[in-house]
Amino acid sequence: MQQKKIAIIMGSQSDWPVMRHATTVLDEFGIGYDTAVVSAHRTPDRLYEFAGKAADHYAAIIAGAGGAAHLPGMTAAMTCVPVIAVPVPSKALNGIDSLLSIVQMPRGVAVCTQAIGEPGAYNAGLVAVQILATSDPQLQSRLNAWRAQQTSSVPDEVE
Ligand SMILES: Nc1c(C(=O)O)ncn1[C@@H]1O[C@H](COP(=O)(O)O)[C@@H](O)[C@H]1O
Repeated sequence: MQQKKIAIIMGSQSDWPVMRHATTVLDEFGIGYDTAVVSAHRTPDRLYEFAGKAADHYAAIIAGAGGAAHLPGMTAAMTCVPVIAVPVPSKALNGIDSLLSIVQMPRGVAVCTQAIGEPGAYNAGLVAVQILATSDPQLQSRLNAWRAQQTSSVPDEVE
């Protein structure tokens, strides 16, 4: 069976400079992904269509949005594919609004929320690889090697 891909969706094209960091680890591990602008607010029909078919194509959905960031939660409400959320920094409140509007989900609808901005987008890609690795022993051993390399690259002395 062909491995499912990862979806990277975002509320606006303006989120891409942050959200592109989600592709770093995916590219490193050769994981396929699709990107799309999908907004719960501006394109609700597009979200409805995307979420309805998501389980056929994707192992995880990385969803980034800023401000009143309802996209990740609404996506999670409409599909059982795991949603990894990235709070995109906003102009007015630096992404605190994005974070708070994503993270406080009601019990029963889960979103896996990452840190605000680039580090969160990067880690969202990493979580997606970890999800795929649970059912792919080869990917899991590559991931373990990657983590060992990261560990060994941390100096134990301050220069
Ligand atoms: N939070 C949402 C949603 C949503 O949650 O559906 N749709 C767009 N947006 C956000 O609005 C911000 C400003 O968008 P524009 O730059 O297009 O005005 C973006 O960060 C986007 O994620």
